[in-house]
Amino acid sequence: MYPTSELHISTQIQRIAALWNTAVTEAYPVALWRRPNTAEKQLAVDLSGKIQATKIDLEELPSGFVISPFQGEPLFLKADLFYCFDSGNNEIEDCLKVKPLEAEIFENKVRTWLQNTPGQIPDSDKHADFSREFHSEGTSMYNEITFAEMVEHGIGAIQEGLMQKVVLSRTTQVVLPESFDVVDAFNKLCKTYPNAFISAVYLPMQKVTWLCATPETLVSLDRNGIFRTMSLAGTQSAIGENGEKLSVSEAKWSHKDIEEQAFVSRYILECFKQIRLREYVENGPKTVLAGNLMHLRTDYSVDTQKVNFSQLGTVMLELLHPTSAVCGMPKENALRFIAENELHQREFYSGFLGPINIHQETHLFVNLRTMKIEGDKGTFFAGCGITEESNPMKEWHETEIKCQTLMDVIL
Ligand SMILES: C=C(O[C@H]1C=CC=C(C(=O)O)[C@@H]1O)C(=O)O
Repeated sequence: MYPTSELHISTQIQRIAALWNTAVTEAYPVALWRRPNTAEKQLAVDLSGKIQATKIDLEELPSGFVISPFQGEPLFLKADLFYCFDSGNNEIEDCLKVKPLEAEIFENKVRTWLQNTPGQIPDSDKHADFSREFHSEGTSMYNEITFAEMVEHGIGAIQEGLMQKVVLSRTTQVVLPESFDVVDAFNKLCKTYPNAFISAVYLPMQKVTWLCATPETLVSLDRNGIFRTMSLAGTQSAIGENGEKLSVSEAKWSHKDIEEQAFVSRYILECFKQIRLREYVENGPKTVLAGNLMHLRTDYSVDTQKVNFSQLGTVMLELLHPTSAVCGMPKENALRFIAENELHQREFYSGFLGPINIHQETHLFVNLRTMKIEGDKGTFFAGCGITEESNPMKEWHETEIKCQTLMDVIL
């Protein structure tokens, strides 16, 4: 038996699970997310059953959620139904339902789902001891050797002058435990990583879910018209040799890390230059914590009202993606190198995703620390920035700890 307050939380969590699972069962696209350093969980359902390929025009699009592949057209999930939950997982009542009649029909299905589902236990108590077991079971088309060879090839291309930086990635696959549950995993990630963007998106056409806990904002535009982006790169573990949590002041950045992040900053400044934007605020680089890792980050902001540029978000999104935090410099050569050398398709990894025009705000993030769920298969994606000074085995290790950001919490 659980104390009353835990039962209450459990019931509220079940409400989110009921909404999510009803949408999935009915083959509706659904997105569930929680923004960095906020408590509110939000959920949107597209009742058309289809998720449209759309050019992103932030001025034109209705409320919804976008998920874009690394290469190719973004998909837009229209928020026909939209739900919000506060820090105690209580539903906030005044949320928009674009289609009230259909909402009622959907609610009936949610009630049926709840009636047919046996009571759940609070999420934190579930599958407590899976983590170690599943690390060793990861399978991949890459191993240390093949990944290190790809990195060496990248370093060679940099030395020949083809590029200055390229971001190379890999996948690793696990068989998920039978008890694996997306909403439960989402809730655990929310608890563990308060300063990350956590999301789960179900795409019924492909029957896949993408789950992420990303530290990187691509474009955000708040209701006061403040545009924000960031340059994030350089990685080190936030766990010390004896397993202790390190503080940001203990970070020691190498010349390679500093240069790697500077490439991303330079790329963002080039984008501002292309549109002749000079009135931006730059803050950093500083060390930031991202779960089990630390990165170097520089923040950029622009007051779009002051510079009289209301389309800045749309224009910058077009220019920024893919930044050199996930692609490289120069962009075209890095893109070609990635296409010719990576053994997997990146799909939505290193693309972008997030809410658009919800409560008059847009918050798009780079899809990192991410996992694709397809049936009982979970595929983790992770990459690392390669420069002339890269050490192939260190880069392999970096992708390992990036995959653990999700694995350690949800498996
Ligand atoms: C490409 C990834 O991370 C990027 C963001 C932060 C640090 C990075 C790095 O140190 O290589 C990457 O540029 C990833 O997590 O898969």
